[in-house]
Amino acid sequence: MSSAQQVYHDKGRFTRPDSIFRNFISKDPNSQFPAEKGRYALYLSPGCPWAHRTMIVRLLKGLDSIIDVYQVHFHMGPEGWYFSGEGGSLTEDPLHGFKKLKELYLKADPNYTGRYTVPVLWDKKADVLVNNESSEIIRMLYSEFDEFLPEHLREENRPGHGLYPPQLRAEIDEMNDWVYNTVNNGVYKVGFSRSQESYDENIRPLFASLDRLEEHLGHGKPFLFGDFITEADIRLYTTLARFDVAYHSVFQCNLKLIRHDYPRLHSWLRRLYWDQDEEGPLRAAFYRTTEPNIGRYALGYADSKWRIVQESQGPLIVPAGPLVLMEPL
Ligand SMILES: N[C@@H](CCC(=O)N[C@@H](CS)C(=O)NCC(=O)O)C(=O)O
Repeated sequence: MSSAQQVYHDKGRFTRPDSIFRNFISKDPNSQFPAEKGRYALYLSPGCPWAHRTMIVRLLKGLDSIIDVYQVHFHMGPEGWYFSGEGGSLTEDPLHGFKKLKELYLKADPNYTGRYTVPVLWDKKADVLVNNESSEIIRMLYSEFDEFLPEHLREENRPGHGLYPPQLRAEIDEMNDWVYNTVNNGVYKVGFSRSQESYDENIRPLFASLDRLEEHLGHGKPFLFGDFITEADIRLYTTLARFDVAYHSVFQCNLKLIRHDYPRLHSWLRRLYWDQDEEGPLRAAFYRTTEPNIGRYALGYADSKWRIVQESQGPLIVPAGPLVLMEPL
């Protein structure tokens, strides 16, 4: 964490500042950031749930050979994200030789004073930072690169009309809003609390929203909005995949477990995770981006909680359980 103080406001409540770089890649060849094969790269850590969204969409859409991925070390160091050469991380930034993500942000804007977050979407040709907000990056990935993809992977040809179908947009946006505030970011508000008051205030809305999602899946369909996957599934997935293995223990989000208390969410989660059919509609995107990393989630969160809440004081203890990381279907 660049500065722990930066993310706290009164009475120990954690706040997530808005992302700063908000440009868009466009399929319009005359735009400032036109979609092009091989032009853009994602800097990310697979431990980060926001970055994980972009990893899933990249594979789900078949953009593996169109968008590069530059992986940093799984968890942050004293100066934030860095390249370590370990556990899948590159040894350095392949474009500039940087060792720290901070250097990339300062290259993009020498006056930048915000947080050095992943994911980062970088334009290799113009050598600039395009966008560092995952919710916007995933939309660019699934909507602007279709001309480089085979027919069946294009949004208009996907069954259900894509990850953000026009007829469902209002409902998806509405769900994204409360899921972001109380679930995706809700777990952080609980886990990064620096006061009992902040913890108490945030834990119940988190579980109220999980209860609401469980009810929502009472429609009996495989995905949140019916028979076909949408971006709402992807956005919820990266939080729920970390829930029992990290948020429950490390972030003390412990009123309930997904595996014991939410049968519909649990089967929804396992169906996404265990789909290993690379030729199928999910292209095994969830499995391929989660399975290699799920055993490290608790470590990543224990480490960041130790840095941010405990300001690197005292011992760092990583909880061991649960024995089974993701139960079989
Ligand atoms: N709103 C951003 C949030 C990204 C974010 O906060 N990423 C965390 C890792 S999970 C990070 O890089 N934190 C670094 C820091 O705060 O110094 C997004 O969705 O892309």
